[in-house]
Order: sequence, then structure tokens, then C-alpha cells
Amino acid sequence: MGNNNQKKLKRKEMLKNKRIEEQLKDENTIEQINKILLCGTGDSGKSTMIKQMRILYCDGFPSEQVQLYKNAIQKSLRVNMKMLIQNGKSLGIHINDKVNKQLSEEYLTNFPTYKRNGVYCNKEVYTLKQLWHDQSIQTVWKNRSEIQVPENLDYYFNNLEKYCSPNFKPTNEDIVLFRIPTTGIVKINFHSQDTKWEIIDVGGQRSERRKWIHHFQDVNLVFFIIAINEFNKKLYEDQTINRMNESITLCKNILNNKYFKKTDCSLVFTKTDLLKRSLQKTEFKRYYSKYDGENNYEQVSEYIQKLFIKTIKKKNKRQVSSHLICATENNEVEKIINITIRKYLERKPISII
Ligand SMILES: Nc1nc2c(ncn2[C@@H]2O[C@H](COP(=O)(O)OP(=O)(O)OP(=O)(O)O)[C@@H](O)[C@H]2O)c(=O)[nH]1
Ligand SMILES: [Mg+2]
Repeated sequence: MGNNNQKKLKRKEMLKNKRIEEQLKDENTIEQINKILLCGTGDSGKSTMIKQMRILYCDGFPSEQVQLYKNAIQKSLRVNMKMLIQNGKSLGIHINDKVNKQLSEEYLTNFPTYKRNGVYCNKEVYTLKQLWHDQSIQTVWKNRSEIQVPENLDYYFNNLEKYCSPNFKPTNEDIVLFRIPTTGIVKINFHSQDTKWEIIDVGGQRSERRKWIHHFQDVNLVFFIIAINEFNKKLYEDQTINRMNESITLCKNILNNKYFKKTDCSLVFTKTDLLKRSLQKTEFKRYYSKYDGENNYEQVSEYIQKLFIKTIKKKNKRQVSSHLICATENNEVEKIINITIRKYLERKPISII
């Protein structure tokens, strides 16, 4: 009888301990947030990935951000038309059409006075449309790798009336395709495969990079983002440097940093759509003379991936993967995030929330 009571007491005690252990485990795992750090040079597509994450996991963009993008998109039409006209002159591409030439001169002198409340008058919309369709301006646009203009400018100029309208409200696509260079740090939290994650976006321009170090600790996955089409472009911060070479050097420095010795890393090559377009008119070999393959997407993209992969040391201590994506396509970003997290969790089983 006494023995039985003792056994019951022992079992009760064991159950109690087990409950406490489970509770403690729960408390620890609730706190467990895995970190993904996005890094890479300016304009490589880091924030584009973050925007896609917002759409996928956070119900899209808050109204203040939508308003911010509306103002920035509208302003960029003026600023970039001015850039196209002026850069055309420095590239030796002058507007031949007499009427358009006159319009362009007028626009350069008058455009500051157009800025009334950010609203476009009919005359300005007409001028922008006329100039965008001008043959010489189109030639400048075709030579855009020589100058610093935003990648997806044609998307906005081809639908000018919409973007110049005071009632225009940016869609998710309008926001994803538009670039506002990041200054500072942006973080987003999300759940994936029963685990909690935080993804961190940093500014990629040279002046921003010194801030990165503060986020190197406790990173579970590093995504190094590379715009695969930038083999023929010059760096915004220093026009004597080739953008892809800058990216290779940065990749080498960051991914071989002592903090990431054992951290899994993914090389994410964005802008595959733009590389395909660019190879139709540009010889890759002109920029990378050692390349002896065909001038097609498959071979060039493989070669570029190898240029980056070979800079990464001690691959045996961590997993290194490489992905080709068009970051403006939501499903492509979702796919690589899911694959990378799954592989990480398979290798490093962690407590489930
Ligand atoms: N067509 C196309 N455009 C892309 C792709 N990825 C990014 N972009 C565009 O490239 C531009 C720059 O992208 P961001 O994501 O702002 O670049 P970033 O790396 O955050 O730049 P910083 O903030 O300066 O470091 C944006 O206009 C994007 O829409 C892509 O795969 N295809
Ligand atoms: Mg950014």
C-alpha cells in the first residue's frame, strides 16, 4: 500500500517536472528568432526582396509608404527626363528633331517652375511624352549602361498619364519596380516553416556599408545579392569602377569575414530578365576578356556565378548556394526564401515554436 503511494507520488513529481521542462522549452523557443542578413552593393535588389517579403508576409505596404512612393515616382519623371537630355549631350547624342529640341531646351530651363505642389500640368505631361518618344532620347535610353539612370524607367514613362495624375495611387508593382536607395536599416519579421525569422536590409552604397558590422552577430543566413546584369555598368559612387568588379570584391570581403565562418550563405543573382535583354545587344566578352563561351544567358550566367563562388573560402564548414532570380517576380523570391530556410532547418534542426 505504502509502496503504491510512493510510486504515485513519484509519477506525479515526474509529470510535474516534465511540464516545467516543456514550459521552459516553450519560453525559450518563443524567443528564438532566426536572422537573415541581406547584403550587396547599391542597386543590387536587396530592398526589392524586402518589398516582396512585405507583400508575401505582411499585407503589403502601409499608407505612409504608398504616399512616399507616389511622391518619389512622380518626382523621378522630371528628374530623369532631365538626366536623359543632359547625359545625351555628354554622350554626343543630340536631339535632331527641331520641335523636340526646342521642347527639351524649354524643359531644362523651365522645369523647376513646373514643381507646383508636385502636380503635373497638361503641358508638362505632353512635353515628357513627346521627349520620351523622341528617337534621340530613345538612343540615350538604349545606351543607359553608360549613364546613371534607374533600371525600370521605361515602365513609368510608357504609362506617363497614369503616373502624372494627381489621383495616382501606386500599386504593389509600381512600388517594387521603383528604387529608393536605402539609408539605415530596415527589418521585417515573418514566420516560415514553423520558425520565426527576421530579415534585415541594409544600404549597399559605399557610404552605408560601415553600418553593416552592427548586424553581423548571430546571423543564421547571409544572402549576398548581386545584380547579374551589371557587368557593363559603372559604379554610381565612383565612375571609374566596374559595378560587377565592386560586387566581387565586396562578396569576397563580406562572406570571408570572421563572423560568417560557419554561416550558411546564399548568393542571389537578381535581374536575370535584364541580363537576357542586355545580351541581345552587348558582348559579354568585351568586359570580361577571359570569357570564351557563347554570348547567351545560360553560359554567361554560369560564368558570372563561378566568378563569385570562387571567392568564398572554406566551403566545407558551411553551405553555399547560388540562385538566379528576377526579384521583381514575387514567386521567385518566395521560392528561394523557402528553399534556403528548408535547407537550413534540415541541416540545423532547431526547436519548433
Ligand atoms: N527588372 C528588374 N528590376 C529589378 C530586379 N531586382 C531589382 N530590380 C530593380 O532594381 C532597382 C534597385 O533595387 P533595390 O532593391 O532598391 O536595390 P538595393 O540593393 O536595395 O539598393 P540600395 O538600397 O542602394 O543598397 C529597383 O528599381 C528594382 O525594381 C530584377 O530582378 N529585375
Ligand atoms: Mg535598398
